[in-house]
Amino acid sequence: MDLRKLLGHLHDFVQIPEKNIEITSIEMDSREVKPRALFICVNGYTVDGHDFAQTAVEKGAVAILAERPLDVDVPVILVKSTKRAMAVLADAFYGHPTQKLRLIGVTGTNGKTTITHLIEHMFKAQQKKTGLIGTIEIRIGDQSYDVKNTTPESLTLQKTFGQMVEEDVEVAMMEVSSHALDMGRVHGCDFDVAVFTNLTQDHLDYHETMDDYRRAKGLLFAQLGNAYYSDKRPKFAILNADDKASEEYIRSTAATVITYGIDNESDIRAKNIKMTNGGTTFTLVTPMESVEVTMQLVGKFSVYNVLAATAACLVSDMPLSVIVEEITKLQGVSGRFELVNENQEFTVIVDYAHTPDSLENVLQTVKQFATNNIYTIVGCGGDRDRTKRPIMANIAASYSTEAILTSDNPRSEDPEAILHDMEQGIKTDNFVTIVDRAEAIKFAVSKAQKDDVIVIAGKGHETYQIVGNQVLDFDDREVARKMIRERNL
Ligand SMILES: CC(=O)N[C@H]1[C@@H](OP(=O)(O)OP(=O)(O)OC[C@H]2O[C@@H](n3ccc(=O)[nH]c3=O)[C@H](O)[C@@H]2O)O[C@H](CO)[C@@H](O)[C@@H]1O[C@H](C)C(=O)N[C@@H](C)C(=O)N[C@H](CCC(=O)O)C(=O)O
Ligand SMILES: Nc1ncnc2c1ncn2[C@@H]1O[C@H](COP(=O)(O)OP(=O)(O)OP(=O)(O)O)[C@@H](O)[C@H]1O
Ligand SMILES: N[C@H](CCC[C@H](N)C(=O)O)C(=O)O
Ligand SMILES: [Mg+2]
Repeated sequence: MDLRKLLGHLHDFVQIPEKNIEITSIEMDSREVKPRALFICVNGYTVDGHDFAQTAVEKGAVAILAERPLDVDVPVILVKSTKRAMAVLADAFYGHPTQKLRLIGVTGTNGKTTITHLIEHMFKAQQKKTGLIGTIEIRIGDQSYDVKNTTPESLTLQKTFGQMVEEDVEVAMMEVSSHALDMGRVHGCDFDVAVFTNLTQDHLDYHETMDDYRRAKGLLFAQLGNAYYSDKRPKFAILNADDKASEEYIRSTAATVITYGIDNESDIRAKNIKMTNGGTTFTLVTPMESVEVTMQLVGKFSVYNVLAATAACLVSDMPLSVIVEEITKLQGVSGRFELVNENQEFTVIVDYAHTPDSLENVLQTVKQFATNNIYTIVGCGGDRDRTKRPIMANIAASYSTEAILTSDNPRSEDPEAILHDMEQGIKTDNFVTIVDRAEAIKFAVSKAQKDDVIVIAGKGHETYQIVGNQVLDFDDREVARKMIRERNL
């Protein structure tokens, strides 16, 4: 591609090179640079990409996009923000892929992975080719790819959308993290539908205040229907009427607003929610009609997730009757309220609750059906929001017979210090601290009696434990199975 033509997409006061420079790829990592690449220098959190410009040139980069002048033998194009420019250039380089498929973005503190998977299920059931980007994986049709971030940076993102378009994906759903919105990773994405789940405490290490965090999530709705995107397809903002932040997002979006909720008036609403042995039933009230719904998923939070997914499908022209039929078939998502079954007499639930609100939701749900003791194994991530530690520990102890505090990806922090932070939140003595997560699981399994429930929270689908710089194999489900089998011997 002609670099001069590509730079034209920046609509910026950019110095365009005098002669054509043919580029065949764009890279932000010098280690990935191939001949004829455009190398983009990004000043990161650990290193500054500008320091790798010379290496990139040695590996064949024919031009550099940077924020400051550099002494290299290829043209250096200067922009104010390379991250912002990268999003625009990536979108153009891969042929504006998000304008060629239906794109549904989901943001909010909890429920993003679950909702994107529920929507994927609905469209797949209609024989539509789908694409999915999120915490667990990237999936194109049935092919899955590993991910490093919930929302990848713009280059990977647009490349992935490009591949989706090539593979005839019709509908793509993606999780949009607040980090991604704040860092402009999704700046080049033309969303058709944006869904808001909820806003509760998390990531205060990054966003510093809840106001900042709320504003970052709001960028998705402000971006929706923005004139930057050329197509005239109708845009929809799907907002949770029971979450106060929605009031702000309603004001900031140019899209059509559809609300969903349980407690407050909303377009799509669930009434008469009842937990049953096999799941949940409720009346789904829509502006068109009301229908009785039966599903296998449990908990009020699951009803919210199903309402959000239903709204996203309805505005994508899926008939309500089809949606309701599929809700009945919905299975849980990997590591979300996932049961570990080795024919033991007690229940073991592995769940990805790693925020105060999600932990409380899960334990409230467990409390509704538990007839005996509840043991909750929980930890808090290192190098992450410290203020949630005592709160989560307190929630675990409040809802459980005994809370077992343990490690969850301590990363660069001292695991004992994280656990000490957690302990400060508990005013009772119904807890133990066991640093080693496998030992913590073993402890709960050895204690559990008939009809007890063990909740193993925080890691869900994760198959690792990050200690220092090491990524060690660890899967709560595998470990729980092993401990149950050993106990049975
Ligand atoms: C704080 C943060 O978001 N960091 C992201 C950032 O890493 P970084 O700023 O440390 O990058 P860096 O290592 O300093 O490198 C700077 C630049 O130099 C380049 N470089 C580096 C080395 C080299 O030899 N050559 C070279 O060119 C790099 O490619 C990069 O362009 O850019 C990386 C590449 O895109 C991301 O993977 C990384 O996410 C890290 C892993 C992370 O943990 N991010 C979290 C906070 C995050 O984004 N989380 C949200 C989800 C949260 C949730 O849903 O709960 C997410 O969307 O994943
Ligand atoms: N609507 C919801 N409200 C509150 N808690 C929820 C909701 N949906 C799921 N949860 C809880 O949050 C946990 C994480 O759910 P999920 O993975 O869908 O969220 P996420 O937003 O994708 O999280 P992440 O930010 O880590 O990607 C679940 O295991 C469950 O405990
Ligand atoms: N996306 C979240 C996941 C947290 C999962 C938990 N297991 C932890 O490591 O804290 C984060 O990176 O903050
Ligand atoms: Mg997720």
